[in-house]
Amino acid sequence: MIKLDHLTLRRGERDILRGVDLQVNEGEHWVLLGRNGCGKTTVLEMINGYLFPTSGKVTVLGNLYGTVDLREVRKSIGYIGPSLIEKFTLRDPVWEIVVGGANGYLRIYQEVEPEIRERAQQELARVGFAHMAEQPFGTLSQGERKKVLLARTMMADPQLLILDEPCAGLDLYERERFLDALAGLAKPGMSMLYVTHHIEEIIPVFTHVALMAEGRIVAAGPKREVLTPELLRSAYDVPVTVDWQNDRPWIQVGKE
Ligand SMILES: Nc1ncnc2c1ncn2[C@@H]1O[C@H](COP(=O)(O)OP(=O)(O)OP(=O)(O)O)[C@@H](O)[C@H]1O
Repeated sequence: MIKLDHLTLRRGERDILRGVDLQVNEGEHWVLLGRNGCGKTTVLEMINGYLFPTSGKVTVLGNLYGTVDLREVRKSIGYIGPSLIEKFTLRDPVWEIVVGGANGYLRIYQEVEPEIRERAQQELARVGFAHMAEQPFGTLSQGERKKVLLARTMMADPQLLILDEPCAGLDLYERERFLDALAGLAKPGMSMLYVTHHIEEIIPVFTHVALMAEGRIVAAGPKREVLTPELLRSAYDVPVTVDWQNDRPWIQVGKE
């Protein structure tokens, strides 16, 4: 699904990425963790093809970047990033926001085919929002808006779903509802790559974790092999214990 070969990125005097290697195979869902500024968003931008490495190779869904039309590759990538919500018109009804996901449009100006409208309704139902189709987007809570964006992203039937801190700013209830919705969208042939600062967001659907520090991936593999007190301490420089409950990790700080 994704293969990153020794990516580096140099900006001025600074090495932002210092040789990032990562391989995401079909059937795997990954979480990317690491301290502020370690390079997570930079890696996502390279996978989206918005940023090019100084050296190294990016291959996504079998396409080696630099040799392919990135607009075509992007049709198979769903992306939910921190500034996406701001791009929509708050008075537009929820169903229009979802319909736009079929072609990546931010607003709908023409007649919508009944099949597309029906599909949008189904995607809204999958996140539990069938009843909200007519409501203006701006009247929804932050968590509800994010679930609408999930439904929108699924309209394009992405093979790769990339989420950059989607639960930032959500309260406990909204976060759990969002994560439930996300778990319900996972399907064979689709992989997710999820960036977060909160280890408890690593719900059972996620299979693998990559830990970044200072522009490098310092550990990557099945989640239970990576989410160890030793590796987390080395990446975050904070002593922690990890408690697994129902296949979900919970962190306590300050205990060796
Ligand atoms: N155009 C640029 N010029 C110089 N430095 C940059 C540029 N873009 C990003 N950086 C730096 O690269 C580093 C990595 O940024 P990035 O946004 O990838 O980190 P991150 O791990 O996603 O951080 P956070 O968790 O805080 O979102 C940061 O220190 C940032 O200041």
